[in-house]
Amino acid sequence: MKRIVLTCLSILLIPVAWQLLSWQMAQPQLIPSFPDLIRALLRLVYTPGFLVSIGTTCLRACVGLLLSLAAAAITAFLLNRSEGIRLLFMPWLSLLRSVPVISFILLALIFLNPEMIPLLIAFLTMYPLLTENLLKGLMNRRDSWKILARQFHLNAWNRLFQINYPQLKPYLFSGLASAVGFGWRAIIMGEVLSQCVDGIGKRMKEAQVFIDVPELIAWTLVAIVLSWLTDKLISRLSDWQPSVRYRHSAVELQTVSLQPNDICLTDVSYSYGVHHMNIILKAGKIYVLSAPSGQGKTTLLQLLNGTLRPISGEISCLPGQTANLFQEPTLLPQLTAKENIMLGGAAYYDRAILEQQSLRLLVAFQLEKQAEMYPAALSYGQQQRVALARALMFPAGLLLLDEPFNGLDVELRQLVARFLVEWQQEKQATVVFSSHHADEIKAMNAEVITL
Ligand SMILES: Nc1ncnc2c1ncn2[C@@H]1O[C@H](COP(=O)(O)OP(=O)(O)OP(=O)(O)O)[C@@H](O)[C@H]1O
Repeated sequence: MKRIVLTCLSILLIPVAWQLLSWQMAQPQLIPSFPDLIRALLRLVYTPGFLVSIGTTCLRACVGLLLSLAAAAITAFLLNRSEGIRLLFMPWLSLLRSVPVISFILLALIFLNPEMIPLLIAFLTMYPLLTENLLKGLMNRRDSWKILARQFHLNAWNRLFQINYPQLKPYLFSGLASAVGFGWRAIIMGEVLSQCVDGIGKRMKEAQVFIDVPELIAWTLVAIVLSWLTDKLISRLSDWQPSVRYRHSAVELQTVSLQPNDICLTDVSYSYGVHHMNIILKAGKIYVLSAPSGQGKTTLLQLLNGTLRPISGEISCLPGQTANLFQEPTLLPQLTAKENIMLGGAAYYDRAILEQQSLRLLVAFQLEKQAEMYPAALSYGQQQRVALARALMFPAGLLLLDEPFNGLDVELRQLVARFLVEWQQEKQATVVFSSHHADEIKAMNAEVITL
């Protein structure tokens, strides 16, 4: 409330200050009174061609924005792929951003058709800003989200709109807001100087030539309102988040190899964590990796789920797909707890099955009240249980759980352990989990693998 009052007060002060200035200067031709300004604005609105002039400038802005956004997206993608190209191109981008807009306009006036100038200026102003922001967004994407998308076999739509878009969004919209702000002013400047056929800038120039100050200010007001509306539109667009796409009908799971086999690790080594390891994991049994911190439990689980490949030795009969609980919950912040769980099976089941299964897991893990809450509002232990439920949604014969009882109290640990045993017996899956606690190992009746 206080914010609205102060904003209104600040806006109201502008006409008051203008009116005081007008009285003080006493030159109505140069500094018209506020009522004269309003009259000029109304006259302008009813002038034939008013909307055409606005439409022309807006069209130039839209085309300029779309072209620079497309070019920026392609450039950022290429720069993100290759460090060599990035090092070569970055100085050019910095140069482009540092050149004053007026230099572009003056040069373009020599070489180009006046109609092209505002568009070119819009492009040159917006392109570097958008490219830099998109590149930052692409480079700051989290590897853990990429692994999550791969492990849960997310389709192209979900990868784009649940994994990549939410990470790029802050950079994209911050780039768009500044690019549109600068671009809008640059287009009008380009229209003023290039004397193109129509546009807000062209009308401003005419008003200036005839020393029609009220009309010049009225056009300026129009430009300000349009810029404000664009800001609002961008802020509305930034709230948009597409929902998860599930399958229309569930996949025939018989076609997916879910039957676990005995998995055999022979002299397996990785560059860190795992050295000359020999283990046999019998199908349909529960194993716990027990070792002090830093002894390679996570590394071994990553070798089993295919995130890492051994540098020597062999892992035979690894199943095509594994269900995974990562050491950190890695929930997607734009999805509720229930949607995060459903995402685990989105590649294989339709919405009805996912709803039903997720409900069972929410109840089993005492998360019913948190179903519609977003991860930011969940405690670590609740996030961990949501992540575990998400892993269980994925159809696989091998379940790999990295510290599934992290952040849970004794009672919850017992509850989760009991449910995992029940689940394992129902699915006849092989389970490998890492743990530091004897009570969980006992509750799961797991065979201990000491690293
Ligand atoms: N990306 C990496 N690069 C180099 N060394 C690594 C990397 N990740 C882990 N290590 C090293 O590998 C060893 C095993 O790490 P790992 O995370 O597998 O242990 P852990 O048993 O799961 O530990 P914790 O119980 O603390 O999770 C550690 O000494 C660690 O420093």
